Amino acid sequence: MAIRRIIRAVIMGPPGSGKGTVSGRIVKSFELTHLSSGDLLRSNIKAKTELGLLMKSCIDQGQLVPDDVISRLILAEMRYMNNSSWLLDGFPRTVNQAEALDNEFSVDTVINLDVPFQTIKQRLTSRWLHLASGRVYNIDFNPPKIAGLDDITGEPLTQRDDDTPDTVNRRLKAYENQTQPVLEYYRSKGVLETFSGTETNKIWPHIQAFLLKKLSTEKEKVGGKA
Ligand SMILES: Nc1nc2c(ncn2[C@@H]2O[C@H](COP(=O)(O)OP(=O)(O)O)[C@@H](O)[C@H]2O)c(=O)[nH]1
Ligand SMILES: Nc1ncnc2c1ncn2[C@@H]1O[C@H](COP(=O)(O)OP(=O)(O)O)[C@@H](O)[C@H]1O
Repeated sequence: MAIRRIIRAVIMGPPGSGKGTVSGRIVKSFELTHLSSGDLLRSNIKAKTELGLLMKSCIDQGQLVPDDVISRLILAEMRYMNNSSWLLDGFPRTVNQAEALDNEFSVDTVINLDVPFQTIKQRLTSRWLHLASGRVYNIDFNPPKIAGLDDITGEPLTQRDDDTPDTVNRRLKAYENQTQPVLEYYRSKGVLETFSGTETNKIWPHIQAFLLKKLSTEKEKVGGKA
């Protein structure tokens, strides 16, 4: 079996904290596979799969989808990423999901973006998305080169149905009640690394330095629990 330096990471933070933005930068700087639960759910909705149609109303109301549905979906995708480095974005979001992940894969590090709720609310109403790739833009922060179009493909950008002020408030409540306990779960395992701030450009160099150090000290792994 090939010996490789691998890292299994999770990125956490409230909706709009910059998980997708930072994930894009991590993927550019480090060789790992990005898996976003939100992107996966939205691609199911776009493709009108049975699962997508069932989950749409839940997502549009700012609620979390059921644990067993999302855990099955993500873990099925992860089984294709055998023995490679990965970055999970948006999963796990409950302690139940974290335990389901733990049953199959071990997590080396959890990057927690600690961004104040007030900062987030302002960002989300000006978020624009390229659905097919998950590339994310913001009218104020990182606008597309041509308004309304993706920089790479030139395809139209869309706004998310759940980025309205009321739904954002419901998502922040769900985060407080259901996702914050996951931070405790990972803190007690000694893998939680928190980065606080209000600007991604200021937080990013710290995350980059942390991952560089992590990758240089991470022991080479062979086989074992995936
Ligand atoms: N104003 C501002 N917007 C940001 C910053 N970082 C990310 N954004 C934008 O905020 C929105 C939410 O970021 P995103 O990465 O999608 O967050 P996620 O919901 O945690 O995945 C997007 O429109 C980003 O382009 C920042 O430092 N300042
Ligand atoms: N792990 C998960 N558990 C339950 N619901 C999820 C999960 N991941 C995504 N969702 C659903 O998809 C929505 C959008 O997720 P995501 O794109 O990750 O949001 P954000 O980027 O704003 O944090 C969530 O509000 C929730 O309804």
